[in-house]
Amino acid sequence: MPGRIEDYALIGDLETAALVGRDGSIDWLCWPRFDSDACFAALLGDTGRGRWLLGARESNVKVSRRYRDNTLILETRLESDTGAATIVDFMPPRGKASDIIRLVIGERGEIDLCTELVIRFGYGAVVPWVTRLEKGTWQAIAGPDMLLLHSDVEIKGENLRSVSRFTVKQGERVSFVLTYSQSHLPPPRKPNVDHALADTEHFWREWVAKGQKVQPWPEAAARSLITLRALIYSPTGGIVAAPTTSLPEQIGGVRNWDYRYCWLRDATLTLLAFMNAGHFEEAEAWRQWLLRAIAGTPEQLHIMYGIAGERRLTEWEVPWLPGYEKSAPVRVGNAAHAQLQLDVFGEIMDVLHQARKGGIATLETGWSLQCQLLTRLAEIWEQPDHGIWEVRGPALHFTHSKIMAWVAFDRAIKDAQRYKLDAPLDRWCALRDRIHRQVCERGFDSARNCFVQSYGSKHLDASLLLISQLGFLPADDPRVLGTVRAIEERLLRDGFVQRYDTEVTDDGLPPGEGVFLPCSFWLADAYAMCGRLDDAQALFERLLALSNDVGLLAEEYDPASQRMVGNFPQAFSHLSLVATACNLAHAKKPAEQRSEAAISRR
Ligand SMILES: OC[C@H]1O[C@H](O[C@H]2O[C@H](CO)[C@@H](O)[C@H](O)[C@H]2O)[C@H](O)[C@@H](O)[C@@H]1O
Repeated sequence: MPGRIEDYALIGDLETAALVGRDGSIDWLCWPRFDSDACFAALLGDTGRGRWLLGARESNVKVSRRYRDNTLILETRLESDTGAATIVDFMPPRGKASDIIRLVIGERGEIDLCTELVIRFGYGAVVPWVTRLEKGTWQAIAGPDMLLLHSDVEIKGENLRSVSRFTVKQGERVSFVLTYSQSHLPPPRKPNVDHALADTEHFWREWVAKGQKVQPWPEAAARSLITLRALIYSPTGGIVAAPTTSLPEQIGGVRNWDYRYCWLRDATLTLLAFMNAGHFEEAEAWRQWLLRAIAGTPEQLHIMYGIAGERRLTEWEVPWLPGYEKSAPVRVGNAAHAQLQLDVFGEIMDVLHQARKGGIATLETGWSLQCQLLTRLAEIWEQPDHGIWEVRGPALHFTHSKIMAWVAFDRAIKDAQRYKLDAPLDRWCALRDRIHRQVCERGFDSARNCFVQSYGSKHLDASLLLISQLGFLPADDPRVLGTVRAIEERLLRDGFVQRYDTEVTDDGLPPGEGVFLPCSFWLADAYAMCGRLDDAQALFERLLALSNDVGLLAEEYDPASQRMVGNFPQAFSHLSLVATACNLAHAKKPAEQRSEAAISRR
């Protein structure tokens, strides 16, 4: 049985990542890439679907965890009546090989431990052929994949699992190294554990030191930035929305999606989060990724891509995996990739606008592609779409989508004017005004004094919290204030924000999901923008308190069961945390950057 979602911590090597439970079991790992088949899939089934346990043999052991300061090196401390030990788990940033290193350090007395390695390639389906190469080295092969285990303790095979029971005494160190390689290549050499640990620590500390501290929440912001950095696939600069698939948005439900891909939507916030924290290399890598991914004819623009820009992300269900706490189906691929979501045009224009403003792009870079995208948008912006939430119900005229169409023209007009770029400015300005008028007429309910989810609808949608942040209307406009009030009245659950009411919005799925953490950060931003700084700070701190013991957030939270739900850790949540922290810190204020309006303060 897997742990609660919040029981997991993340380790990664900048090309993939693993989830380590409080009990010391690595229950999720796709190797060698984020989007490869999982070889540990116990998270979505049981231990027989692949995992690597390294933990205490006794049950009355006190467990505490932390990351080594400013690193992605996890330390799990075990304390029993007889002794104490720390397990240090990490993946060195990818060089030639990809390794998971687990080092046990005996600290006091002695403590009984065990390890159980169950390798199941192909999302838990394929049992490998395991052979002993030499003392302490085991090789597991199936098809194209090979794993090598180097162990300081004697391992034996038991029921298709590699197991060991051992005792660690004060001052002793026991290490395990698991390495991935393609099976046709000679087995890679075992890394030196101490050197790898020192290099990994140095890598992360140096990376963090390059950025700026986000006061007054430097630890929470740094942990979010490290997590975001760990979700970037280094060879291409693409960032996955999360390293997991199918962690449910409702326990036992069907809202289970594969997030191991790159969404254009998340682009603006990614770029802003890194730029605001002083990490320009990642922002530049992301911008380059974006331009490569979307290159081609604008008719073929996708809303999401694979980590190297792949377009075929066909969704299928994994029948042999029962799902996290029986939340089926488990999905691989994501059918949302084929949807029309008009907002991505606005996200692209905004991200390139911010990149120019931030000085990480030459003025002309990508401009002709942008012009072609706007020509396409001018043709289709009046079509219904599936919106920011990628609903699987009928396409609608989502108000947020139309606002983002306005953003697309607005940012391009500003760039053309500011940098003297060639553009049909009269046509774009007329269209920008027309979209604005249409949204204010058809997306606004004057009887209730609020914007609504889609044209003519009575429903609300948390994406409307972005109206002033996007610069569409000022934060003190009565229509914006009315919308914030209406969302407070109708979309709050225990003080956190739902994306929309799944009972009334036809999103093609049975109702029920957690509160959506990025939207809750947006409410804090909206409070800050309209001068309610105390409310903003209080909400932000309540959100921070939802983070698990090592500072990680899922996409959603279920206030009733007080559990995290949805994929984990989720980039959107961590991006939003950094953005709101910057807003509240009165630093560079991403909300202000996007809207180009001052955050008013009382
Ligand atoms: O719940 C419906 C949709 O949920 C997923 O999309 C969500 O995650 C994306 C990545 O962070 C985000 O960009 C999007 O706005 C969210 O709604 C899922 O990937 C979709 O397939 C699904 O329809």
